[in-house]
Amino acid sequence: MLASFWCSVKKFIAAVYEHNVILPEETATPVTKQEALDLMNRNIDILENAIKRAAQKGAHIIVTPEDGIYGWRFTRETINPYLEDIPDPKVNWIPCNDPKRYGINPVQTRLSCLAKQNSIYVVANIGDKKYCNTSEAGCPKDGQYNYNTAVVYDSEGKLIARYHKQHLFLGETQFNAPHEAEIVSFDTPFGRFGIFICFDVLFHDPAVALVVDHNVDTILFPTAWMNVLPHLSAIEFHSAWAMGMGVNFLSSNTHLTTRRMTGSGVFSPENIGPYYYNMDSEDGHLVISELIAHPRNTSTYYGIKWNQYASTIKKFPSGTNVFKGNVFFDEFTFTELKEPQGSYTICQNDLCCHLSYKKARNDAHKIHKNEIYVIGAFDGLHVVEGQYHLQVCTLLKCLSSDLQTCGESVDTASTKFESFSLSGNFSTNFVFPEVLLDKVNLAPNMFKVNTCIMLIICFYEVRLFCSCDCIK
Ligand SMILES: NC(=O)CCCC[C@@H]1SC[C@@H]2NC(=O)N[C@@H]21
Repeated sequence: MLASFWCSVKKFIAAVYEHNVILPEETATPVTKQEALDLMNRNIDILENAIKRAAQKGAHIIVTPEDGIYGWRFTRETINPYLEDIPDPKVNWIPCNDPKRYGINPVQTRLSCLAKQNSIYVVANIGDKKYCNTSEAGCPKDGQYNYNTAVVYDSEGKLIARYHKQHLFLGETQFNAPHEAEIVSFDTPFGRFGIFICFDVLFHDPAVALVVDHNVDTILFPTAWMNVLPHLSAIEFHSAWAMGMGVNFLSSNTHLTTRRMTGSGVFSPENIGPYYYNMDSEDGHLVISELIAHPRNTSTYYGIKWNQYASTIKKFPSGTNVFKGNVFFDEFTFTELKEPQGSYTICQNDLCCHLSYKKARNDAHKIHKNEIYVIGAFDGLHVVEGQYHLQVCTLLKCLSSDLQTCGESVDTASTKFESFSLSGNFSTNFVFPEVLLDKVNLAPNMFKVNTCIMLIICFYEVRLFCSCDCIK
C-alpha cells in the first residue's frame, strides 16, 4: 500500500459585525447608571443577534466595533456611568459563572454569557475605569483613569484579553491613554491573536510590534473609522495592512454614513475580503469567512528590503510638468500621465516612486479623455489629527480635468489600465499596498506585491489608483 502524505492546513471561521450604533443623547450632565445600562443593552441586543447568527454559521470568533456598545459624544463626566472596572485577565474569571466576584459588572457578565452560551470567542469594546491617587504622577484630576478598552471572552465565557487603546483619536477626551503601549496577545487552537483599536493601526506600537516581535497570526480590530479617500478608506487601508504585514485582519467598523463610517472585513494576506462597504443605507451587516490559522507560514512582505531593491531599478525621466497638490493635508509632488502608456519617476525628499503603465486601448484613445491621472510622491510628517511619518507612492485620478483638484477625494473612475506597476524606495519594511477601483471597490486577485522583483503589479482594469503607503 502506498503511504499517502496529506499536509492539512489548519483553518477557522471568523466573523465581524458592522454595527449601526444606537447613540446616547448629547448631554452635559451624566445620565444615571440605569439609563446608561439601558442604552448599552439596546446595542448588545443587536450584537447578540449577530453573535447568534455567526455561531450558527460555525464561526469560532466574532469581532464587534469600537464604540459599538456605548457610542460617542461624551465628556469625562458623562462617560462615567457607562464604565465598569475590568480586571486583568490573569485572574481567570468567567463573569457569566461568577458575576459578583468583582462588584457589579452587568455588561461584562452579559458579554461573557453570550460567548459561553453560543460557544464562540466574542470581542467587544467597552469602557474600563481604574481609580488612582491624585497625588500620584499622571493620575487625572478626577482620580480615575478612563480607558477605551477591547475585551475578549473565550468560548467558555472566560475573560482572556483586555487591551487599553494607546492612540486616542481627536475628540476622545473622555479617555486616557496608558503610559506605555500594551502588547496584548493570546493563543487559541486556531492561532495566536493580537488586538488593538482603530487609530492605533497607523503607529508602530503596539500594531507592528505584535506581528514582528510577538508573532501573532490574526489581528482583532474594533474600529470607528471615518473614511478618507484616496488612501485612508477603511477596507482599503485595513486590507492593505493584512497584506503588507502577512497576517489575518478582522476589522469591525461602526456604520454611520453621515460620518463616512462603513467598511468592515475579514482580510487575509492572500485574499482580499469578503468585506462590507455600504454608503447607501444605514444597515448593519455580518461578514463571515474561513481563514488559515497560521498565514505567516505562507506569506510575509515586511522582510522585503524596498530601499535596496529600488536602488537597482531603472529610473525613468521625471515629467517636465511637476507640480504640488494636497492629499488629505499632505503636500504631494505630482506629474501627469500624458500618454496612453509610459514610465515615470517622481521624487520627494528621500522617496522616489517609479511607474510603468499601459491604458487599455479604447480607453486611452477614445472614451475617457477628460479623466486625468497623476503619479504622486509624499515623504514627510503628517500633522493633522495626530502626527505620523508617511511615505506614499500613488497613481490616482484627479477630481476634474483641473490639475489643482489632484489629490481631492474621488470615488468613481472609468479609465481602464491594461497593466501598471508601481514601486518606491521606501525607507521602512512596512509597506501597505492599496488598490481601489471605481465606486470604492477592492481589487481581489487583480494585483500582487511581487516579492521577487518587489513591485506592485496591477493586472487589469484598475480604474482608480494603486498606491503604496508606509509608516516609518
Ligand atoms: N476612532 C479612531 O480612533 C480613529 C478614526 C481613524 C480615522 C482615519 S485615520 C485618519 C483619518 N482621518 C479621518 O477622519 N479618518 C481617517
